[in-house]
Amino acid sequence: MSFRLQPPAPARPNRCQLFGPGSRPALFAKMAASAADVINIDLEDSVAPSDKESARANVIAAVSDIDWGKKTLSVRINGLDTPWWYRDVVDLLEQAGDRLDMIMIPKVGCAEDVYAVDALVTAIERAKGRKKPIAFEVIIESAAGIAHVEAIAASSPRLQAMSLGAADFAASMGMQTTGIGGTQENYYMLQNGAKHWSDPWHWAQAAIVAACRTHGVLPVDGPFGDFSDDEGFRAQALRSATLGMVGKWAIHPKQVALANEVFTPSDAAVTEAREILAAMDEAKARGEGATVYKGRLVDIASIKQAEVIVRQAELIAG
Ligand SMILES: CC(=O)SCCNC(=O)CCNC(=O)[C@H](O)C(C)(C)COP(=O)(O)OP(=O)(O)OC[C@H]1O[C@@H](n2cnc3c(N)ncnc32)[C@H](O)[C@@H]1OP(=O)(O)O
Ligand SMILES: O=CC(=O)O
Ligand SMILES: [Mg+2]
Repeated sequence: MSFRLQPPAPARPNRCQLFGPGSRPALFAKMAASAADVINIDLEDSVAPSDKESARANVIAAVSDIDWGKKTLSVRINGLDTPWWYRDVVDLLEQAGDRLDMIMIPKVGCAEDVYAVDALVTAIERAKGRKKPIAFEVIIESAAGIAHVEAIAASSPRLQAMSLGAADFAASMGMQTTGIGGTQENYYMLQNGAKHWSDPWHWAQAAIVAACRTHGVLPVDGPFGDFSDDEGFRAQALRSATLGMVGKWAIHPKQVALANEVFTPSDAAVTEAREILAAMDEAKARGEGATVYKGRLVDIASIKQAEVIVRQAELIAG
């Protein structure tokens, strides 16, 4: 470990981020009543250009009018390459109530993109005397975003979470697919005539997790487009959780329970983690740094591994 200790990520549950278009206000109460930890109301790609202004007005009203409970409430603004983003920020910060927790910045390509939004948000917060600082989350969904991912993760103290956006990422990278996440038919290894499918999202996810963990940001897996494929969603989410991501988007309400299930450590995993901690306590009392648990080595690194699982379970239990 470097002498610079790894900063902790924000201590809040982020197992599922449920999305809904800002142009469909009838969905807002249903989103609020869902079991998602984070709500993302969208002003960006699920809203038609002709609806941008009315969607923004819907969202500003909904921030105060809907009871969002204990959920983290986030609004996805339009990208910095559009004419809409500055007005999204100004109107949200000037007109939406203090219940708004986060702004999601899409298609971030460099740290300066976040700097620009930070400068605008900071000025408005000061001018308006907003008491609660707005947090940021970003989407890595372009070649530039993944190339500059570490600088983006370090870009602002407001930054709490970073998601992989598989749809725009695939387009930007020129990937030959129209699928949003999941298994890609043509991405396989061949061994003795048998196909073994590989994971084309893996390297980008690993880069995001490393950048996030270096800078104390929550790494999140983005959308899985085929919401009729529960097993496909579960498989993708299990891979993400195994790599260190803390949650996944839901683009349909039926995906919320699946994400919560995968990103909540199972009772068996928590029991095993606690047993490893107990075994290491006993080893320490004997003056040993390593011992045997269920026939396998556990040592001081195992304490840190077990603590990841116990901490996550405790966070979710509240
Ligand atoms: C690549 C990206 O950028 S992903 C992020 C941006 N995309 C989005 O935000 C899209 C979010 N999802 C949606 O807009 C919708 O879920 C769609 C278009 C995919 C499907 O919408 P529908 O055809 O209405 O879905 P469906 O008929 O299956 O809905 C079933 C029920 O869930 C409700 N519902 C649908 N979507 C949502 C949602 N996002 N949140 C809460 N409830 C929802 C419906 O109102 C319906 O409720 P009811 O049973 O009370 O009538
Ligand atoms: O915004 C999300 C994506 O997948 O693109
Ligand atoms: Mg996108």
